[in-house]
Amino acid sequence: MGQVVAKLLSSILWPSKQLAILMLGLDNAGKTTLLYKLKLGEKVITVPTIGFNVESIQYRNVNFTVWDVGGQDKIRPLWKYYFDNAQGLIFVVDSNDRERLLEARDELQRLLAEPDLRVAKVLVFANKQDLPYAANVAEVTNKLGLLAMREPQWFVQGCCGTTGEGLHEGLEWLAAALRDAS
Ligand SMILES: Nc1nc2c(ncn2[C@@H]2O[C@H](COP(=O)(O)OP(=O)(O)OP(=O)(O)O)[C@@H](O)[C@H]2O)c(=O)[nH]1
Ligand SMILES: [Mg+2]
Repeated sequence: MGQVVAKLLSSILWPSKQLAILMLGLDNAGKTTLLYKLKLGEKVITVPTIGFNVESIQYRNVNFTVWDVGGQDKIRPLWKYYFDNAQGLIFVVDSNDRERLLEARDELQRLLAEPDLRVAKVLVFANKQDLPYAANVAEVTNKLGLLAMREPQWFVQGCCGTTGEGLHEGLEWLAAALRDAS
């Protein structure tokens, strides 16, 4: 009973903030894995996304609506149809796929130059940190060309989509950064 009252009071005093988040990145980066690990707390078996998945994820008093759009090169031209209303961008990188870090950089830089994508904050998930040859956060930051970038504000979080490690830290940053921006 006490818990129910506390929950009710907290939802009245601190209503959930709604944030629309677009999640992009190259194919095989781990976007869908991350989305369902956050949503269900489970590792799901994924197939390459043709189109998109969308889920609402409650984290503390923030409700994230996360759009996960397929990243295969042939369908990347469709990303632009998801730009509208996105407040934040999550860009997922397969840190173990060193050969494609430059391709990831080009896609990210292209996205950030898009006038229709008006995201205030960018969270980069340096995913697959469990793999032995994964580039670490410093290396991913450097390879993506972020050090020279001032706007929008960015943050790179190392993570593992299959265990969930690092995911909440990333959301924490995004929620705080977007709260400060509004
Ligand atoms: N070892 C390891 N594998 C991961 C991790 N995250 C995702 N994977 C695997 O990477 C593969 C691709 O994951 P997806 O989530 O389907 O990738 P995606 O970014 O959604 O790919 P598209 O839908 O094609 O854009 C799957 O086999 C996942 O199990 C991770 O942190 N570590
Ligand atoms: Mg996918």
